[in-house]
Amino acid sequence: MDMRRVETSRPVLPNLHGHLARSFPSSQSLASSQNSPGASTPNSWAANPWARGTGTPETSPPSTRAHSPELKPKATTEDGNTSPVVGSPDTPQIPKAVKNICFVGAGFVGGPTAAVIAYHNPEILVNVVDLNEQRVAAWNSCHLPIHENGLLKVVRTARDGTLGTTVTLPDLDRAIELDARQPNLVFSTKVVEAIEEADIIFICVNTPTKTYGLGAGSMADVSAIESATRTVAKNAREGTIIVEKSTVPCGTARMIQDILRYHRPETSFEVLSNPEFLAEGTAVENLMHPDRILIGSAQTLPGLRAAAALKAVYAAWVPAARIVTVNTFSSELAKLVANTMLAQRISSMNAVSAMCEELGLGADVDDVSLALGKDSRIGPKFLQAGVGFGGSCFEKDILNLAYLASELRLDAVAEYWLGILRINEYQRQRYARNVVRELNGSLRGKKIAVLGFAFKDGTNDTRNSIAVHIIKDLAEEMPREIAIFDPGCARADILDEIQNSGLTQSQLERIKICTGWRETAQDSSAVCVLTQWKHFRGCQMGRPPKLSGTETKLVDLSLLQAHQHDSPTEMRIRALEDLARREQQSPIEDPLGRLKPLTPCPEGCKDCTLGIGSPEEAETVDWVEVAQMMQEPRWVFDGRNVVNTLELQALGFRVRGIGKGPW
Ligand SMILES: NC(=O)c1ccc[n+]([C@@H]2O[C@H](COP(=O)([O-])OP(=O)(O)OC[C@H]3O[C@@H](n4cnc5c(N)ncnc54)[C@H](O)[C@@H]3O)[C@@H](O)[C@H]2O)c1
Ligand SMILES: O=c1ccn([C@@H]2O[C@H](COP(=O)(O)OP(=O)(O)O[C@H]3O[C@H](CO)[C@@H](O)[C@H](O)[C@H]3O)[C@@H](O)[C@H]2O)c(=O)[nH]1
Repeated sequence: MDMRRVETSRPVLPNLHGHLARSFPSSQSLASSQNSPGASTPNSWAANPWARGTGTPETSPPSTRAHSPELKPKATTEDGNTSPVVGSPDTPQIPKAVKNICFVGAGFVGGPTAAVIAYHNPEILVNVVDLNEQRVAAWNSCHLPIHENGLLKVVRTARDGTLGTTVTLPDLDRAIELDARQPNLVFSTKVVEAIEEADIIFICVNTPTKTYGLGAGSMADVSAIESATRTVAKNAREGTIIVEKSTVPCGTARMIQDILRYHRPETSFEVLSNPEFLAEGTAVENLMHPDRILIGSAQTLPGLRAAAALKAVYAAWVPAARIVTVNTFSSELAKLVANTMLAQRISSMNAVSAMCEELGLGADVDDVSLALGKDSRIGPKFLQAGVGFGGSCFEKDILNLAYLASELRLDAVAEYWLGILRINEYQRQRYARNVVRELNGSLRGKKIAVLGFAFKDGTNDTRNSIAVHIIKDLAEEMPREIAIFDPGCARADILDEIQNSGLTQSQLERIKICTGWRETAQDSSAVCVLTQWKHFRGCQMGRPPKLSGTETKLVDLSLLQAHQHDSPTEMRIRALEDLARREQQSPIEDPLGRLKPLTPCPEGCKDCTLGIGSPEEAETVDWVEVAQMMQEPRWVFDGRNVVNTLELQALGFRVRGIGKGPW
């Protein structure tokens, strides 16, 4: 991101979002109505029913279906719109029977979310469609396009169906028959067909920051949402529920409604907001055990019915208390604010890390985090200082929120949010500067080893990785070589990010992507650890790090009542699997033997020959060996505080962590 642009060009552009402007007075109209009571000050926004959430968007036109309920009498709101009276005791909330779901967009969110919904709802057919043929082909193969712990098993169970089996375990009083499961998850490029058949359509397309034109560098590009919505509008059945799963600017549900109305003025659709909170690297775990499912709907009878129908889909595995229903725009806004506040915690700790380093008194940012995290009001998560936050979400969503604040002429609010990004950029630049400074102010003739390229551990996602920014800064110093290794990322993805980072040809020629840590560290003057992979902690550090999957899981005994049910749910089957693993003392993925064999890859499969294995199989760094292969004085710049400084110092390394004393 170009921070100068963020700092200098205040992106106050009235009426940028037509859908927003329709519901709010535009920034200009606000300014011009300074004298009209209750309309000019920020307080007047609080008085606006739209902003309060009571005047949620106009409902779809009443359905023409014979069985559709009558709308309740409407109240007139401040902006002249009519809104149904909500909260009446006879509000019908009968969920519509959902038999067919379509996901538009088979990306990091669409693919895993669809898979988990299909997994827990075997009676619902889930079609996942995407325009990208390669991606769809990967979802249909054994080389999924996304590496997430446990994802392949979930996909195989739903996509391929399972074998029937009889479970006999010593802890069970009798054998349990598990029926064969029919496939109910289909990945394809048949966008129109899948939309035509769906009761619920999740829109999961990308919403990056605009890179050109109006609002470039700060506004969200919703063109993929528009395009997907147009296809939905032209092809969906009447009554289909449209769900915004993508992270969107506040007000996008209204834009979707407008597009639907334009193409299908006589047809009724409800638009729900259902933002996704999964984090990459833990996507399956987050989807299986979400902190909350947020559903935003119009506070009207059809809106509430649509929300109830969606709730019923999640209720297959999520406890009701975790499903939160609010109005559409609160939901859209909450997603942006959640990411902004998570990032704010990281920037706060990164700011503290700079202070620890400059203080020179030995204050350690990890100690500070520990102390803060014990305060139950603060909590321990997202307090890990490092080289900054990366990834496709935080930066984009903070920009999105700040942009909205600027549009609303809330400059102080926008500045407040943008400060989080300034610290993030400052932190990564500070790191690169310190590496150069410690290497006597010049990288000429030196080799720099970079361990970690993914934006975080546990994922193969390289989008907006912090590593690419730091590598760019280091490359400007014209080192002999920058060697990069990441145990989870494909070479092509790393190369792609680097080639798009704006390096000159001469700088690009100095970059080498390696397949292991030995080749990376050989003859290097410094090792930069940029992703918190456990492999980089090293095998010297006491016990080798546990590989996930081998942990002895606590078996949920309440779920083990599976045998009392005629057709155990997947949650109960998972509890049986945990029990079987415990009894077999093995982390085997399919202890009950339910999975069907995978279809073998075609001869010469590119992914097989590339040998992309699971990161779990990658070798742990042996720092003793690294010490022998590096140039003196063997610098380790630990950007994620993952190595054991004292042990590495004992091996002869000079180690600098984040927020750990003077540089
Ligand atoms: N990545 C995450 O961890 C995460 C988490 C929560 C929310 N989100 C949000 O979810 C949304 C999707 O993110 P992602 O990471 O899955 O993006 P992605 O780029 O991985 O996937 C988006 C997919 O949509 C497809 N697509 C675009 N237009 C289409 C169309 N008209 N018809 C069919 N397919 C189309 C693309 O080909 C692509 O495969 C974004 O708004 C993002 O902010 C992402
Ligand atoms: O204490 C911490 C925690 C994270 N990070 C970094 O922050 C970035 C983002 O990490 P994380 O939030 O775990 O991953 P994401 O997949 O980006 O998930 C975020 O963005 C998603 C997309 O909107 C949301 O759904 C998730 O709830 C939200 O956590 C990564 O570079 C991490 O290394 C830190 O530096 N310190």
